[in-house]
Amino acid sequence: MMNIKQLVLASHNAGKLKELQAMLGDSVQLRSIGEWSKVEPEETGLSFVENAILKARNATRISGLPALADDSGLAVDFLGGAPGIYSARYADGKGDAANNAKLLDALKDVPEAERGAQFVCVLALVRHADDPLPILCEGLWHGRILTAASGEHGFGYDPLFWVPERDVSSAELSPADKNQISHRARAMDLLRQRLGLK
Ligand SMILES: O=c1nc[nH]c2c1ncn2[C@H]1C[C@H](O)[C@@H](COP(=O)(O)OP(=O)(O)OP(=O)(O)O)O1
Ligand SMILES: [Mg+2]
Repeated sequence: MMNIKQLVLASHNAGKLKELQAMLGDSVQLRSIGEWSKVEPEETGLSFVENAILKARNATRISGLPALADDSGLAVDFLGGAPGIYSARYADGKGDAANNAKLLDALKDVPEAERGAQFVCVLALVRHADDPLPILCEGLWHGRILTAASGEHGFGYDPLFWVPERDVSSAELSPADKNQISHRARAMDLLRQRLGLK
């Protein structure tokens, strides 16, 4: 089993860093790739897995540390799984507020029963840039897209994602609560098992 004390997180998203560090606890220190470089690699893959591996390889190459990447997004049933791997770029890089506005518009007049969606998270861990056997863990979180934003916590699409098991939006969950049940929590649970951390 790998004994990992420090990992570089191949992400420029502060929300992910906070959530993943909280899930890992004190045993593993996560350092953002932003400490080494502000340049984000182009996410040219066609799947969450490909993009996660691509980001992890880039980060380990730059930092010399083993790297963890998170590629995640929102797959909306009515939109055939879009925005999916393009979730961060849905409104052409204009940010979370523009992404959320575009999604609400795309689902205008769509009835509640047809507003199902899943958050997807793929975590990839590579030990060095040419690692031939990345560790891959996936988590899904089923919910529904609300008709208006609600809640202040979290990031990204959280204000639009209704969580059936709690009857609130994911931005209305406390950070600790979200970290128990989210797509990212499920993927991290599997990763901790794989690393022998639990
Ligand atoms: O728990 C979440 N709650 C709300 N929204 C979320 C969540 N998890 C992913 N998302 C959204 C944000 C972004 O629109 C896309 C991820 O895109 P993704 O490329 O993986 O991340 P990113 O560009 O923000 O940072 P980076 O690539 O540097 O890790 O899905
Ligand atoms: Mg990204």
